[in-house]
Amino acid sequence: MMTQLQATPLRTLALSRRRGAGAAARPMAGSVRCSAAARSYSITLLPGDGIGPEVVAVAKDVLSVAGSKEGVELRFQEMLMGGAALDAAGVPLPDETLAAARASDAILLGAIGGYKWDNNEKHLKPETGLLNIRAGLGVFANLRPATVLPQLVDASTLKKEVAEGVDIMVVRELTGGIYFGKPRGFGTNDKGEETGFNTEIYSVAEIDRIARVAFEVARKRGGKLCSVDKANVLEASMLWRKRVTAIASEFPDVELSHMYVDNAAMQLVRNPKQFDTIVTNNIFGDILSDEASMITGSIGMLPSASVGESGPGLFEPIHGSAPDIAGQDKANPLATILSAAMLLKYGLGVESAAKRIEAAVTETLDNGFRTGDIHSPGTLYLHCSLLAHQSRVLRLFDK
Ligand SMILES: NC(=O)C1=CN([C@@H]2O[C@H](COP(=O)(O)OP(=O)(O)OC[C@H]3O[C@@H](n4cnc5c(N)ncnc54)[C@H](O)[C@@H]3O)[C@@H](O)[C@H]2O)C=CC1
Ligand SMILES: CC(C)CC(=O)C(=O)O
Ligand SMILES: [Mg+2]
Repeated sequence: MMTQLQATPLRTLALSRRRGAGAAARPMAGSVRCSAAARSYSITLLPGDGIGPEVVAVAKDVLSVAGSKEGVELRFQEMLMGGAALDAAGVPLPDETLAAARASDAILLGAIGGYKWDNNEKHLKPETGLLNIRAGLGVFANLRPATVLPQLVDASTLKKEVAEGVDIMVVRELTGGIYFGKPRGFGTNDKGEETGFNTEIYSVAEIDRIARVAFEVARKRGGKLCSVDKANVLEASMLWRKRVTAIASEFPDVELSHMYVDNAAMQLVRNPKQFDTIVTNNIFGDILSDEASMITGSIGMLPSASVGESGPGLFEPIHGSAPDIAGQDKANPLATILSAAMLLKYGLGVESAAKRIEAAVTETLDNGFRTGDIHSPGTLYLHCSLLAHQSRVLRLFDK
Protein backbone atom coordinates (compact mmCIF):
# COMPACT_ATOMS: atom_id res chain seq x y z
CA MET A 1 0.00 0.00 0.00
CA MET A 2 1.33 3.40 -0.94
CA THR A 3 0.58 5.75 1.90
CA GLN A 4 0.31 9.48 1.47
CA LEU A 5 3.42 9.78 3.58
CA GLN A 6 5.33 7.72 1.11
CA ALA A 7 3.70 9.22 -1.93
CA THR A 8 4.42 12.84 -1.23
CA PRO A 9 6.09 14.71 1.54
CA LEU A 10 7.96 12.10 3.52
CA ARG A 11 9.87 10.90 0.50
CA THR A 12 10.95 14.36 -0.49
CA LEU A 13 11.87 15.71 2.92
CA ALA A 14 15.44 16.29 3.92
CA LEU A 15 15.79 14.15 6.99
CA SER A 16 19.53 14.36 7.35
CA ARG A 17 20.95 14.56 10.82
CA ARG A 18 21.99 17.54 12.91
CA ARG A 19 20.96 20.92 11.77
CA GLY A 20 20.74 22.97 14.97
CA ALA A 21 17.42 23.72 16.59
CA GLY A 22 15.74 23.03 13.30
CA ALA A 23 16.95 19.48 13.44
CA ALA A 24 14.09 18.89 15.80
CA ALA A 25 11.70 19.75 13.02
CA ARG A 26 12.66 17.12 10.58
CA PRO A 27 10.23 14.40 9.81
CA MET A 28 7.21 14.57 7.63
CA ALA A 29 3.87 16.03 6.70
CA GLY A 30 0.17 15.52 6.75
CA SER A 31 -1.71 16.24 3.58
CA VAL A 32 -2.01 19.88 2.61
CA ARG A 33 -5.30 20.72 1.04
CA CYS A 34 -4.53 24.34 0.36
CA SER A 35 -2.30 24.88 -2.65
CA ALA A 36 1.03 26.50 -1.98
CA ALA A 37 0.10 29.15 -4.55
CA ALA A 38 -2.91 30.26 -2.49
CA ARG A 39 -0.66 30.74 0.57
CA SER A 40 -3.60 30.77 2.94
CA TYR A 41 -4.14 27.98 5.41
CA SER A 42 -6.55 27.16 8.20
CA ILE A 43 -5.07 26.03 11.48
CA THR A 44 -7.12 24.48 14.25
CA LEU A 45 -5.74 25.34 17.68
CA LEU A 46 -6.53 22.99 20.55
CA PRO A 47 -5.05 24.64 23.64
CA GLY A 48 -6.52 22.11 26.06
CA ASP A 49 -5.69 22.29 29.77
CA GLY A 50 -3.02 23.31 32.27
CA ILE A 51 -0.01 24.79 30.48
CA GLY A 52 -1.61 23.94 27.12
CA PRO A 53 -3.24 27.36 26.64
CA GLU A 54 -0.04 29.11 27.79
CA VAL A 55 2.25 27.40 25.28
CA VAL A 56 -0.27 27.43 22.43
CA ALA A 57 -0.82 31.18 22.86
CA VAL A 58 2.86 31.92 22.36
CA ALA A 59 3.24 29.39 19.55
CA LYS A 60 0.29 30.97 17.76
CA ASP A 61 1.93 34.36 18.08
CA VAL A 62 5.20 33.03 16.69
CA LEU A 63 3.37 31.18 13.88
CA SER A 64 1.48 34.31 12.84
CA VAL A 65 4.60 36.42 12.65
CA ALA A 66 6.61 33.77 10.83
CA GLY A 67 3.79 33.21 8.36
CA SER A 68 3.21 36.86 7.65
CA LYS A 69 6.93 37.44 7.14
CA GLU A 70 6.73 34.88 4.36
CA GLY A 71 3.50 36.20 2.88
CA VAL A 72 1.48 33.27 4.20
CA GLU A 73 -1.92 33.88 5.71
CA LEU A 74 -2.71 31.59 8.62
CA ARG A 75 -6.34 31.54 9.70
CA PHE A 76 -6.74 30.25 13.25
CA GLN A 77 -9.76 28.76 14.88
CA GLU A 78 -9.61 27.71 18.49
CA MET A 79 -11.64 24.69 19.55
CA LEU A 80 -12.33 22.97 22.84
CA MET A 81 -10.86 19.68 23.85
CA GLY A 82 -9.82 17.78 26.95
CA GLY A 83 -10.89 19.04 30.37
CA ALA A 84 -11.84 22.42 28.92
CA ALA A 85 -14.33 20.68 26.63
CA LEU A 86 -15.63 18.53 29.47
CA ASP A 87 -16.36 21.62 31.52
CA ALA A 88 -17.98 23.51 28.66
CA ALA A 89 -19.68 20.77 26.68
CA GLY A 90 -19.67 17.64 28.82
CA VAL A 91 -17.46 15.57 26.52
CA PRO A 92 -13.66 15.54 26.06
CA LEU A 93 -13.84 15.75 22.27
CA PRO A 94 -16.93 17.54 20.95
CA ASP A 95 -18.06 16.55 17.44
CA GLU A 96 -17.51 20.14 16.29
CA THR A 97 -13.89 19.99 17.41
CA LEU A 98 -13.16 16.84 15.44
CA ALA A 99 -15.03 18.18 12.41
CA ALA A 100 -13.14 21.48 12.53
CA ALA A 101 -9.83 19.66 12.90
CA ARG A 102 -10.59 17.40 9.95
CA ALA A 103 -11.56 20.38 7.80
CA SER A 104 -8.41 22.36 8.54
CA ASP A 105 -4.97 22.19 6.96
CA ALA A 106 -3.15 21.41 10.19
CA ILE A 107 -3.78 21.18 13.92
CA LEU A 108 -1.70 22.51 16.80
CA LEU A 109 -2.49 20.92 20.15
CA GLY A 110 -1.23 22.05 23.55
CA ALA A 111 -1.92 19.42 26.18
CA ILE A 112 -4.87 18.00 28.07
CA GLY A 113 -5.60 16.65 31.51
CA GLY A 114 -5.53 17.74 35.13
CA TYR A 115 -6.30 16.71 38.69
CA LYS A 116 -9.88 17.90 38.38
CA TRP A 117 -10.78 15.17 35.91
CA ASP A 118 -8.45 12.40 37.14
CA ASN A 119 -11.22 10.34 38.71
CA ASN A 120 -13.71 10.70 35.88
CA GLU A 121 -15.03 7.61 34.18
CA LYS A 122 -12.89 6.59 31.23
CA HIS A 123 -15.17 8.04 28.55
CA LEU A 124 -15.22 11.35 30.43
CA LYS A 125 -11.48 11.71 30.84
CA PRO A 126 -9.55 14.38 28.95
CA GLU A 127 -7.10 11.65 27.86
CA THR A 128 -9.94 9.83 26.09
CA GLY A 129 -10.47 12.96 24.02
CA LEU A 130 -6.80 12.93 23.06
CA LEU A 131 -6.86 9.28 22.03
CA ASN A 132 -10.06 9.88 20.10
CA ILE A 133 -8.78 12.81 18.11
CA ARG A 134 -5.65 10.86 17.15
CA ALA A 135 -7.80 7.93 16.06
CA GLY A 136 -10.39 10.21 14.45
CA LEU A 137 -7.72 11.88 12.34
CA GLY A 138 -6.06 8.55 11.59
CA VAL A 139 -2.64 9.92 12.53
CA PHE A 140 -0.93 6.61 13.17
CA ALA A 141 2.68 7.80 12.88
CA ASN A 142 4.03 9.99 15.67
CA LEU A 143 7.52 11.33 15.17
CA ARG A 144 9.30 12.59 18.26
CA PRO A 145 12.77 13.98 17.65
CA ALA A 146 15.12 14.09 20.63
CA THR A 147 18.02 16.29 19.65
CA VAL A 148 20.58 17.64 22.08
CA LEU A 149 21.15 21.23 21.01
CA PRO A 150 24.71 22.44 21.57
CA GLN A 151 23.46 25.34 23.71
CA LEU A 152 21.70 22.93 26.07
CA VAL A 153 24.30 20.22 26.62
CA ASP A 154 24.76 21.44 30.18
CA ALA A 155 21.01 21.20 30.81
CA SER A 156 21.08 17.46 30.12
CA THR A 157 20.84 15.16 33.10
CA LEU A 158 23.52 13.02 31.48
CA LYS A 159 27.25 13.72 31.43
CA LYS A 160 28.32 16.08 28.67
CA GLU A 161 30.28 13.42 26.77
CA VAL A 162 27.24 11.10 26.83
CA ALA A 163 24.64 13.71 25.84
CA GLU A 164 26.57 15.80 23.33
CA GLY A 165 25.51 15.14 19.74
CA VAL A 166 22.55 12.89 20.58
CA ASP A 167 20.05 12.98 17.74
CA ILE A 168 17.34 10.35 17.92
CA MET A 169 14.04 10.10 16.12
CA VAL A 170 11.44 8.05 17.94
CA VAL A 171 8.76 6.79 15.54
CA ARG A 172 5.87 5.84 17.77
CA GLU A 173 2.81 3.95 16.56
CA LEU A 174 -0.04 6.18 17.73
CA THR A 175 -3.46 4.73 17.02
CA GLY A 176 -3.13 1.08 18.03
CA GLY A 177 -1.79 -1.12 20.78
CA ILE A 178 -2.79 -1.24 24.40
CA TYR A 179 -4.25 2.29 24.55
CA PHE A 180 -6.93 1.20 22.09
CA GLY A 181 -7.09 -2.61 22.33
CA LYS A 182 -10.19 -4.50 23.35
CA PRO A 183 -11.23 -6.13 25.57
CA ARG A 184 -10.49 -3.67 28.31
CA GLY A 185 -12.23 -2.78 31.50
CA PHE A 186 -12.75 -3.91 35.05
CA GLY A 187 -13.88 -7.30 36.25
CA THR A 188 -13.60 -9.88 38.99
CA ASN A 189 -11.25 -12.84 39.13
CA ASP A 190 -12.04 -16.32 40.40
CA LYS A 191 -11.07 -15.26 43.93
CA GLY A 192 -13.68 -12.51 43.79
CA GLU A 193 -11.04 -9.80 43.59
CA GLU A 194 -11.53 -6.72 41.45
CA THR A 195 -9.36 -6.67 38.30
CA GLY A 196 -8.48 -4.16 35.62
CA PHE A 197 -7.38 -5.27 32.17
CA ASN A 198 -6.26 -3.96 28.79
CA THR A 199 -5.24 -5.61 25.55
CA GLU A 200 -2.06 -5.05 23.60
CA ILE A 201 -3.05 -5.91 20.03
CA TYR A 202 -1.60 -5.10 16.62
CA SER A 203 -2.58 -6.28 13.16
CA VAL A 204 -0.12 -6.96 10.36
CA ALA A 205 -1.44 -3.91 8.49
CA GLU A 206 -0.87 -1.63 11.48
CA ILE A 207 2.68 -2.87 11.97
CA ASP A 208 3.58 -2.79 8.29
CA ARG A 209 2.50 0.82 7.79
CA ILE A 210 4.37 2.19 10.80
CA ALA A 211 7.42 0.10 9.90
CA ARG A 212 7.45 1.59 6.39
CA VAL A 213 7.26 5.12 7.76
CA ALA A 214 10.11 4.35 10.16
CA PHE A 215 12.30 2.83 7.44
CA GLU A 216 11.65 5.90 5.26
CA VAL A 217 12.63 8.19 8.12
CA ALA A 218 15.74 6.14 8.96
CA ARG A 219 16.76 6.08 5.29
CA LYS A 220 16.82 9.89 5.24
CA ARG A 221 18.65 10.15 8.56
CA GLY A 222 21.58 7.96 9.62
CA GLY A 223 20.35 4.79 7.90
CA LYS A 224 19.91 2.87 11.15
CA LEU A 225 16.60 1.66 12.55
CA CYS A 226 16.22 0.01 15.94
CA SER A 227 12.88 -1.69 16.50
CA VAL A 228 12.01 -1.83 20.19
CA ASP A 229 9.65 -4.50 21.46
CA LYS A 230 9.12 -7.14 24.14
CA ALA A 231 9.13 -10.11 21.79
CA ASN A 232 10.58 -12.40 24.45
CA VAL A 233 7.26 -12.27 26.27
CA LEU A 234 4.41 -10.63 24.33
CA GLU A 235 2.67 -12.16 21.33
CA ALA A 236 1.90 -8.69 19.94
CA SER A 237 5.64 -7.98 20.04
CA MET A 238 6.45 -11.31 18.39
CA LEU A 239 4.26 -10.33 15.45
CA TRP A 240 5.75 -6.82 15.54
CA ARG A 241 9.30 -8.19 15.23
CA LYS A 242 8.31 -10.64 12.48
CA ARG A 243 6.65 -7.93 10.36
CA VAL A 244 9.35 -5.28 10.90
CA THR A 245 11.90 -7.89 9.81
CA ALA A 246 9.80 -8.70 6.73
CA ILE A 247 9.40 -5.03 5.75
CA ALA A 248 13.18 -4.59 6.07
CA SER A 249 13.59 -6.39 2.73
CA GLU A 250 12.02 -3.31 1.05
CA PHE A 251 14.75 -1.12 2.56
CA PRO A 252 18.07 -2.90 2.01
CA ASP A 253 19.95 0.35 2.56
CA VAL A 254 18.69 0.64 6.16
CA GLU A 255 20.44 -1.31 8.90
CA LEU A 256 17.79 -2.89 11.13
CA SER A 257 18.35 -4.03 14.70
CA HIS A 258 15.95 -5.19 17.41
CA MET A 259 16.06 -4.46 21.10
CA TYR A 260 13.88 -5.39 24.05
CA VAL A 261 12.26 -2.37 25.63
CA ASP A 262 13.81 -2.86 29.06
CA ASN A 263 17.27 -2.91 27.53
CA ALA A 264 16.38 0.08 25.32
CA ALA A 265 15.39 2.10 28.38
CA MET A 266 18.78 1.31 29.90
CA GLN A 267 20.77 1.90 26.68
CA LEU A 268 19.14 5.33 26.25
CA VAL A 269 20.87 6.57 29.36
CA ARG A 270 24.01 4.42 28.98
CA ASN A 271 24.91 5.32 25.40
CA PRO A 272 22.15 7.23 23.59
CA LYS A 273 24.37 8.00 20.60
CA GLN A 274 24.05 4.38 19.47
CA PHE A 275 20.50 5.21 18.33
CA ASP A 276 19.53 6.92 15.10
CA THR A 277 15.86 6.06 14.49
CA ILE A 278 13.74 4.00 16.87
CA VAL A 279 10.42 2.46 15.90
CA THR A 280 8.14 1.13 18.57
CA ASN A 281 4.58 0.61 19.67
CA ASN A 282 2.27 3.13 21.24
CA ILE A 283 3.03 2.60 24.93
CA PHE A 284 6.76 1.95 24.61
CA GLY A 285 7.10 5.03 22.38
CA ASP A 286 5.20 7.11 24.92
CA ILE A 287 7.54 6.09 27.71
CA LEU A 288 10.85 6.05 25.83
CA SER A 289 10.29 9.49 24.31
CA ASP A 290 9.72 11.03 27.75
CA GLU A 291 12.96 9.36 28.84
CA ALA A 292 14.81 10.58 25.74
CA SER A 293 13.56 14.11 26.31
CA MET A 294 15.60 14.47 29.46
CA ILE A 295 18.79 13.76 27.52
CA THR A 296 18.02 17.01 25.65
CA GLY A 297 17.57 18.92 28.91
CA SER A 298 13.83 18.93 29.38
CA ILE A 299 10.54 17.44 28.31
CA GLY A 300 9.70 21.05 27.47
CA MET A 301 12.01 20.83 24.45
CA LEU A 302 10.48 17.96 22.46
CA PRO A 303 8.03 18.65 19.64
CA SER A 304 6.14 16.05 17.68
CA ALA A 305 4.29 15.53 14.46
CA SER A 306 1.62 12.93 13.83
CA VAL A 307 0.42 11.99 10.37
CA GLY A 308 -1.72 9.42 8.67
CA GLU A 309 -2.52 8.26 5.19
CA SER A 310 -4.66 11.29 4.43
CA GLY A 311 -6.00 14.39 6.13
CA PRO A 312 -4.27 17.05 8.16
CA GLY A 313 -1.34 16.42 10.47
CA LEU A 314 -1.52 16.92 14.23
CA PHE A 315 1.37 18.76 15.86
CA GLU A 316 1.93 18.83 19.60
CA PRO A 317 4.64 18.94 22.25
CA ILE A 318 5.26 15.55 23.82
CA HIS A 319 4.63 16.82 27.34
CA GLY A 320 1.37 16.89 29.21
CA SER A 321 -0.58 19.68 30.87
CA ALA A 322 1.93 20.02 33.76
CA PRO A 323 -0.65 20.97 36.40
CA ASP A 324 2.16 21.52 38.91
CA ILE A 325 3.33 24.63 37.04
CA ALA A 326 0.14 25.63 35.20
CA GLY A 327 -1.01 29.23 35.48
CA GLN A 328 2.41 30.47 36.58
CA ASP A 329 3.88 31.39 33.17
CA LYS A 330 6.73 28.96 33.93
CA ALA A 331 6.28 26.43 31.14
CA ASN A 332 8.93 26.03 28.47
CA PRO A 333 7.13 26.92 25.23
CA LEU A 334 9.91 25.69 22.93
CA ALA A 335 8.45 22.21 22.41
CA THR A 336 5.25 23.81 21.14
CA ILE A 337 7.09 26.47 19.15
CA LEU A 338 9.17 23.73 17.50
CA SER A 339 5.96 21.76 16.91
CA ALA A 340 4.65 24.87 15.14
CA ALA A 341 7.78 24.86 12.99
CA MET A 342 7.10 21.21 12.13
CA LEU A 343 3.54 22.18 11.26
CA LEU A 344 4.75 24.84 8.85
CA LYS A 345 7.40 22.69 7.29
CA TYR A 346 5.78 19.31 7.11
CA GLY A 347 2.09 20.09 7.54
CA LEU A 348 1.90 23.05 5.18
CA GLY A 349 5.14 22.87 3.21
CA VAL A 350 6.11 26.44 4.11
CA GLU A 351 9.72 25.66 4.91
CA SER A 352 10.93 29.26 4.87
CA ALA A 353 8.57 30.20 7.71
CA ALA A 354 9.61 27.12 9.66
CA LYS A 355 13.23 28.15 9.23
CA ARG A 356 12.47 31.56 10.73
CA ILE A 357 11.11 29.88 13.82
CA GLU A 358 14.00 27.46 14.07
CA ALA A 359 16.46 30.33 13.71
CA ALA A 360 14.59 32.31 16.35
CA VAL A 361 14.82 29.40 18.76
CA THR A 362 18.53 28.97 18.08
CA GLU A 363 19.17 32.67 18.57
CA THR A 364 17.08 32.81 21.72
CA LEU A 365 19.17 30.01 23.21
CA ASP A 366 22.41 31.49 21.88
CA ASN A 367 21.53 34.68 23.74
CA GLY A 368 21.24 32.73 26.96
CA PHE A 369 17.48 33.04 27.45
CA ARG A 370 16.06 30.06 29.32
CA THR A 371 12.92 28.97 31.11
CA GLY A 372 13.36 27.39 34.54
CA ASP A 373 13.50 23.79 33.31
CA ILE A 374 16.63 24.42 31.19
CA HIS A 375 18.13 27.22 33.23
CA SER A 376 21.77 26.85 34.29
CA PRO A 377 24.32 29.21 35.82
CA GLY A 378 25.23 32.02 33.43
CA THR A 379 21.92 31.96 31.56
CA LEU A 380 19.01 34.34 31.94
CA TYR A 381 15.80 33.01 33.47
CA LEU A 382 12.66 34.07 31.61
CA HIS A 383 9.04 33.20 31.94
CA CYS A 384 7.19 31.42 29.15
CA SER A 385 5.66 34.49 27.55
CA LEU A 386 8.89 36.46 27.69
CA LEU A 387 10.93 33.68 26.16
CA ALA A 388 8.51 33.59 23.28
CA HIS A 389 8.75 37.34 22.98
CA GLN A 390 12.51 37.00 22.65
CA SER A 391 11.98 34.39 19.92
CA ARG A 392 9.85 36.84 18.02
CA VAL A 393 11.79 40.03 18.36
CA LEU A 394 15.22 38.58 17.89
CA ARG A 395 14.57 36.97 14.59
CA LEU A 396 11.11 37.10 13.17
CA PHE A 397 10.58 40.84 13.25
CA ASP A 398 14.12 41.84 12.49
CA LYS A 399 14.96 39.77 9.46
N1 LIG B 1 -0.39 15.03 25.12
C1 LIG B 1 -1.01 15.32 26.25
O1 LIG B 1 -1.90 16.14 26.29
C2 LIG B 1 -0.56 14.65 27.49
C3 LIG B 1 -1.32 14.81 28.62
N2 LIG B 1 -0.89 14.29 29.79
C4 LIG B 1 -1.69 14.60 30.98
O2 LIG B 1 -1.07 15.71 31.62
C5 LIG B 1 -1.32 15.64 33.03
C6 LIG B 1 -0.01 15.73 33.79
O3 LIG B 1 0.75 14.57 33.51
P1 LIG B 1 2.24 14.35 34.01
O4 LIG B 1 2.43 12.91 34.14
O5 LIG B 1 2.51 15.23 35.17
O6 LIG B 1 3.14 14.79 32.75
P2 LIG B 1 3.57 16.24 32.25
O7 LIG B 1 4.32 16.04 31.00
O8 LIG B 1 2.41 17.14 32.21
O9 LIG B 1 4.57 16.81 33.39
C7 LIG B 1 5.67 16.05 33.87
C8 LIG B 1 6.68 16.99 34.52
O10 LIG B 1 7.31 17.75 33.48
C9 LIG B 1 7.11 19.13 33.68
N3 LIG B 1 6.83 19.77 32.38
C10 LIG B 1 6.03 19.29 31.41
N4 LIG B 1 5.99 20.14 30.39
C11 LIG B 1 6.80 21.15 30.69
C12 LIG B 1 7.17 22.34 30.03
N5 LIG B 1 6.71 22.67 28.79
N6 LIG B 1 8.02 23.19 30.64
C13 LIG B 1 8.52 22.90 31.85
N7 LIG B 1 8.20 21.78 32.54
C14 LIG B 1 7.34 20.91 31.96
C15 LIG B 1 5.91 19.26 34.62
O11 LIG B 1 5.93 20.45 35.33
C16 LIG B 1 6.03 18.00 35.46
O12 LIG B 1 6.89 18.24 36.55
C17 LIG B 1 -2.08 14.34 33.24
O13 LIG B 1 -3.44 14.65 33.33
C18 LIG B 1 -1.78 13.52 32.00
O14 LIG B 1 -2.76 12.57 31.69
C19 LIG B 1 0.30 13.64 29.91
C20 LIG B 1 1.08 13.46 28.82
C21 LIG B 1 0.70 13.91 27.52
C1 LIG C 1 -2.99 10.17 27.06
C2 LIG C 1 -1.55 9.77 26.85
C3 LIG C 1 -1.43 8.63 25.93
C4 LIG C 1 -0.81 10.95 26.35
C5 LIG C 1 0.66 10.81 26.35
O1 LIG C 1 1.29 10.59 27.35
C6 LIG C 1 1.37 11.01 25.11
O2 LIG C 1 0.81 10.90 24.03
O3 LIG C 1 2.59 11.24 25.19
MG1 LIG D 1 3.40 10.73 27.05
